[in-house]
Amino acid sequence: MDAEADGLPPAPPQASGMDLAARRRLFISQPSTLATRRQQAVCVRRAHKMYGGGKNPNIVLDGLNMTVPKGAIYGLLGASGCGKTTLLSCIVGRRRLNSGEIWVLGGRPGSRGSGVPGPRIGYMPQEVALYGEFTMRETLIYFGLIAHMSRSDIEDRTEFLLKLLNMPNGSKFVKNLSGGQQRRMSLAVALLHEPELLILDEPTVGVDPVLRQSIWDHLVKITNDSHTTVIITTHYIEECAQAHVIGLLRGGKMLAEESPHFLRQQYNADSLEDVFLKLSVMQNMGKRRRSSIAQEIVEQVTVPAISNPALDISDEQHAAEISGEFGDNISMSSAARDPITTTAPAAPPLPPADETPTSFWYNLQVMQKHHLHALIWKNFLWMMRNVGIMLFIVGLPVVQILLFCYAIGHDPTGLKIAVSNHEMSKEMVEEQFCPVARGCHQSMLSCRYIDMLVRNKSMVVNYMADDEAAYDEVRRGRAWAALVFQPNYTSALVERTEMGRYAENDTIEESDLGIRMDWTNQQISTLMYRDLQYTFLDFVQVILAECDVNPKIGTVPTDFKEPIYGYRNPNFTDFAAPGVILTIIFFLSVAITSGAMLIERNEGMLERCLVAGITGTEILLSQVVTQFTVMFSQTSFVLIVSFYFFELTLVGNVWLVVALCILNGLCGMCFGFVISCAVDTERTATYVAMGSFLPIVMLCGIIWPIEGMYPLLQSITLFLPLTKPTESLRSILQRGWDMSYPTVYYGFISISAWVVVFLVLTILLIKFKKG
Ligand SMILES: Nc1ncnc2c1ncn2[C@@H]1O[C@H](COP(=O)(O)OP(=O)(O)OP(=O)(O)O)[C@@H](O)[C@H]1O
Repeated sequence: MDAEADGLPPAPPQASGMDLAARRRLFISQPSTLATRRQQAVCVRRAHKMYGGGKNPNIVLDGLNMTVPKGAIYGLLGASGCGKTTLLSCIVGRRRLNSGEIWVLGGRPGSRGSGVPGPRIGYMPQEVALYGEFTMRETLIYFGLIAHMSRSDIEDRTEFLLKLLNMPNGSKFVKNLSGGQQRRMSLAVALLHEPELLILDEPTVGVDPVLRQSIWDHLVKITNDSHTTVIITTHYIEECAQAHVIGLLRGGKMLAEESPHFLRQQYNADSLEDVFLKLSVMQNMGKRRRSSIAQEIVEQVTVPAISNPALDISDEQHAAEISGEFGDNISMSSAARDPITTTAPAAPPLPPADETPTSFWYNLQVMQKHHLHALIWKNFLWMMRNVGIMLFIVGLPVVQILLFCYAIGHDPTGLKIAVSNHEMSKEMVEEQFCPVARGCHQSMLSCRYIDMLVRNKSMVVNYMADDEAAYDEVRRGRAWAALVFQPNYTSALVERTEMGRYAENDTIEESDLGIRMDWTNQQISTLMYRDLQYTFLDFVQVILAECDVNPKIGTVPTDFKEPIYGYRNPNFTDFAAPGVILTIIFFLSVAITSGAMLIERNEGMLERCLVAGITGTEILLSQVVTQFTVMFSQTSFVLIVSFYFFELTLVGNVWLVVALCILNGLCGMCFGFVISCAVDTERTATYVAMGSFLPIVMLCGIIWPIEGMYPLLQSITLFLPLTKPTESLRSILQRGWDMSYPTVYYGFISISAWVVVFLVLTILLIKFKKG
C-alpha cells in the first residue's frame, strides 16, 4: 500500500531518490525572499559564528536571525560576552560568519560595489580607537578625508558635532580628553559623514544622563529626517525604550525582536529588564520550543507601529520582514499589523555567501586616491607630532655607524709584552732602558728590534730580570707575550746571516728569539703574531739596507706585487662595513614599520579605518610611502657618515651603492610589515625582530666569510635576505664592479625577490589572518 493511498503525506524528496543537485536547488533562496531581504537595512539569517574549534569551540552566534528595517533605531541588547560585538563586526564586514547570510544595505558586506565596509557605514567601535596625538579637529579631518568630504563640509560638520556632543575646544589633543569625552569624540567620527547606517557599540558609556538624552534625541532626529538606520548596543537596557525595535540576544540567538512597547505588553512587564529576565528564564527552562513559539506567534503577535514614516510600507511586495528567531517563513507587514504566515516549506540551510574578491590585483585596482591622501596626511601628521621619536629613529643609524667606524676593525694598540733580554745589563733592566744603535752597527740588535715594535706597533714593553719573570707576566694576564733574547743574540744573528747554511747549530739556537704568547684572544694573538713576524722582516731589511746589502736577501722569497683589488694591508672595517651598513638599514626599517603598523592595530584605528572602507593594501602603500622617506633619510645619513666622514673604501659607482641600500631598506620595511601583521603585540614583534637579527648577522657573511661556515649552512645562507646583497655591496665598494658582474646583480635580484615575498606575505596576512 502506498503512502498517498493511505492518506499519508508524500515521501520527502530525499526518500524519493532525488539527486544532490536537484536537492541543492531547493536550498537556493527564492527571488522574492532575496528581494525583501535586500530591502532591509540589515538582514541576518541563520548566522553561525564560533571561535576556536576542535573539541571546545566557543559558539557565539547559533542560527541567529536579525532584521533591521531601514530608518529604524535598533537596540541590540544582551549580557556582556553574548556576541554583540561579534555580530556587529560581521555586519560591517570585518568578520565572516561560519555559515549563514548577511545583507547590509542591499548588498553583502565586503562584496564588490556594496559600499560595506565603506562610507555608507558609520562605525563606533567599543574601544576608543582614536589617535591620542591628534587634536579633535585633525581626527575629524582625517575621517572626513577618508569619506571623501570636502574641507568646508568637514569644517561645518565639525562645528555642529562638537556643539551637539558638548565637546571642548576642537584643538585639544584626544589623549588629553577624559574617557567620556574620548567616547563622544569617537561617536562624532561615526556621525561625521552622515552615513546611511550607523553602528554604535555602546556609545553612551561614561556619558551623563542629560547628554545621553541629547545623543538619543539626535539619533531619533536623523532616523526621522534622513532615514538613517541606527544599530546601537548598550548596557543601559532602559535607554533602549526609545529604540524602534530591540533585539534581545542570548545564547547565540535572538530571544525576541520587537518594539519595546510591544515587548512590555506581551510579557506583562514594567521594564525591559523584566522582559529580558522572563525571556531568559524561559530560554533556560527550554519552554520556548520552536514549534510552540511559532504557533504562539501566529496566534498572538502583532507588529508594533514604528513611528518613522520610512518604515511604513503598505505594499505587500515591499513588506519588511521582522523575523525574530523564526526565520523567513514568518513575515509580517508592519503596515497591516497582521501576521502573514508564508506557505513555503521550512527554509533549508542557506547556500554559502558570495565569495568576495581578494586578489592583489583587485586590491590595487580599487585603491582610491582620497584614501591614500588621507592615510599619507595622517602618517606625516603622526610623525610631526612625534618629533622626538622621529629624530631618534633618523639619528639612531648615524650613531650606530659612528660606533661601528670608531669601534670596529682598528688594530689594537698598547699591547703589553714582557721582555727578558740577556743582552741588557742588570742596571739597564732596572732603568728599563735598552740602548738603540742606528746605522750599520751590529750591537744590541735586540734593542733595535724592540724599538721598532714600540714605535711602529705601539707595543708597551716591560723588561724583566729573567725568563721566568717574563713568563709570569703573561701567566698573570699582565702581558700578551714574553720575548726572550739570548746573551749573545746580536753576534749569533749576524753570524747566522753571514754564514747561512754553514752556521753552527748553537749559533742558530742563540740567534732565535724565544716567544711564548697568550693565544686565548684570537684577534689579539693573530695580530701580535703578525706584527712580531712583519716587524722582524722590516728590522732585517732596514739593517741590510743600512749596510748596503740588498734588503731582499732578508725577506721570504715571495713577491707580492701591486694588488689587483684592495690594499696590501686590508682592514676588518672594510670587510665588515658592507654587511654592517646593510644590517643597520635593514633592521631599523624593520623596527619603524613594525612599530607603526602595530600602533595602528593596537589603538583600534586599523579596525575603524577598515570599516570606513580603507583597504589593507591602501594602508600598506601609505606606510610604504611615509616610511620610505624616513628610511631614505636614514640611508643617506649612514652613507654620508661612512664614506664622506670616515672615508671607508668606495671604489665603485656610488649610485649603485645608494640603490642597493634603498632596496635593502625597502626589504626591511616589508619584513616589518610581515611581523606587524603576523603578531599581535609589540612585545612579540620585538622578540621576532630580535630573533631574526642574530641569525641574519651571523649567517649572511657579515662578520665571518661564508666559505668558513659549516657546509649545510653555506647553502642555507644563500637564501637569506642579506647574503647576496652584502657580497654585491662589498664588490661594488672594494672591487669597483658594476652591474655587468653576476655577484653584483645577484645581490639586486635577491633583495628585490625578498621585497616581493614580504609584500605578498603582508597582503595575505592582512587579508586572511583571523581576527
Ligand atoms: N577574537 C576572538 N577570539 C576568540 N574568542 C573571541 C574573540 N572575540 C570575542 N570572543 C569571544 O566571543 C564571545 C562574544 O564576544 P563579544 O565581544 O562579541 O561579546 P559582547 O556581547 O560584545 O560583549 P561586551 O558587551 O562585553 O562587549 C566572548 O565569549 C568572547 O570571549
